Amino acid sequence: MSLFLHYLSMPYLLMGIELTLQVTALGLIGGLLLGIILAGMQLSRFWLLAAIARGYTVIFRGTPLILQMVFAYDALPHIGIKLPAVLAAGLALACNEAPFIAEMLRSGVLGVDRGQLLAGQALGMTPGVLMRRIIAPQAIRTMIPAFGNEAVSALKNSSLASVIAVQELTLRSTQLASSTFDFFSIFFASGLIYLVLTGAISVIQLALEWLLDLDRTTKPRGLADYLPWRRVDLTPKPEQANKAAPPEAPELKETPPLALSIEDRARRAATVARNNVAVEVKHLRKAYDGNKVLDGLDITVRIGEVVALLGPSGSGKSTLLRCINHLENWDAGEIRVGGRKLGFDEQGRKLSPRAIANERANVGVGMVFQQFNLFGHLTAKENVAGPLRWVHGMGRFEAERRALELLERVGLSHRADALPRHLSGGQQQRVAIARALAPNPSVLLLDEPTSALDPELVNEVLEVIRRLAIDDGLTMIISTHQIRFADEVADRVAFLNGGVILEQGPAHEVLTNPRHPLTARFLSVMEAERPKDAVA
Ligand SMILES: Nc1ncnc2c1ncn2[C@@H]1O[C@H](COP(=O)(O)OP(=O)(O)OP(=O)(O)O)[C@@H](O)[C@H]1O
Repeated sequence: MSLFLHYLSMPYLLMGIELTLQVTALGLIGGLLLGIILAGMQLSRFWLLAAIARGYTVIFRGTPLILQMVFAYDALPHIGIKLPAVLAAGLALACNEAPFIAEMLRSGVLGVDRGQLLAGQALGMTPGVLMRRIIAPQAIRTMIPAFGNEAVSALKNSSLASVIAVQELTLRSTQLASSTFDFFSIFFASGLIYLVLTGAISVIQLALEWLLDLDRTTKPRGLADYLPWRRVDLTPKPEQANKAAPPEAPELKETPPLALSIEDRARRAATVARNNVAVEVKHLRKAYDGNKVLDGLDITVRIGEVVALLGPSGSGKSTLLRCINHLENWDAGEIRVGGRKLGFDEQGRKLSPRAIANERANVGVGMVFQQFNLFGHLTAKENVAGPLRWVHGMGRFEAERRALELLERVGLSHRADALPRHLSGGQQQRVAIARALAPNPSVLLLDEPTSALDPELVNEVLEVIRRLAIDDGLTMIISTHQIRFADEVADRVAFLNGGVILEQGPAHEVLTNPRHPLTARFLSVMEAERPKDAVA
């Protein structure tokens, strides 16, 4: 025992720790930098870059680290690169770690919900802002456990540096044992030192996980709660949550139904007819792998007009909305929003993704998605305020004030600090509407805003949209299957089938007296499927 303690505190062994840590740090930092480059190449649109990265991965993942260390130390001098042993070992470890770290980064990036990226693009975020504000924060959280594992494995792999005579812990232990023949005490002491080092990495990993845990309550907890075998559920318990939450505010003020009378409708129609054109779509064609989805579609929407797009599943409603916001490319035809060709310059050349993002923000086309697509790592308030700061350059205070104002308008100011996953579907969709309204869009596109909701949550969302249409006079294009809602709110209904508009006209007229047989058939099927007690 006394010998063991003697070796444990022996300066000769302790100095070996320093070299072990140096090689590990070089390997991890170099591996991270190289891994970022490799992951970027693998995710690149240029196949040559992706192929080079793949080739690198095959070589460095498929050969033993010990050979790579010998190569870095003994072969590089033949091409004039003579590295000190520690640097050669660090370089080899970095090159070996890079493909593993690149895979972690790639899966972290690809793991971020694609819907959130679409929402970010629709809000006018450039690829850089999307990466910094939406992708990286979520990817990093999911990568921490894997990175912890990688750090432990790099620390253990650093012992292979002994093969090129780096005087790290393992080599010093071996040398000491060969001269004293006290193998047991020396290797036991050296094993314990390795355990302490890997334990320190695990503690750092847990601390980072704790710091970045979105569900962490602000109340400090005992350290024991964060030990691996004692991980506790950090989400507030129902009784805590009830205590913490302010009293449930009435979500939407009770108001009389907002449906318009026949006279109101006629007045609205006359006003809208005098307004300028907000959105103009001419002869739009779009196919996916030869499958025609939009087949020469034309539609014009005036400022203040609400158009409901109806049609069977697959008729092209969502595709049309995505094209209007240039989230989707099209094959032929023209789209103008506020007179501007979104996504093209004066000469008709396609703009870069960054320039398209800036144009989207300037032209002001808001979009609400079927699946809400809220940013999962941000609270309701941050979901609304964040894009105002990052895209429109608004100050933090001003952006938060605007976010609270909009959340109040959709009846959710009391849930401003809740994460999306702690909100019901209807509440999430109302936050998504507030987020889309925040930059004062000139046009709001809503892609089946209630399809993903349970029937009892549909009305709270429809009520918000109804107010935007009737009270605020917002220009809206809504793809929906809610026939009664379309009748109450839309000025015009357009019925799509096979990528063209088969019939369009004043909402009430088309819905009560359709002229095209397919429209009539669609409406009667929808009517038959509607639950008897449904409001819309
Ligand atoms: N990214 C895609 N790749 C290939 N095909 C696609 C893609 N997006 C849509 N489609 C196809 O295009 C057609 C139109 O889809 P779209 O989502 O626009 O229809 P929709 O009228 O909105 O339908 P729904 O009411 O079910 O949402 C469908 O046949 C669909 O399978």
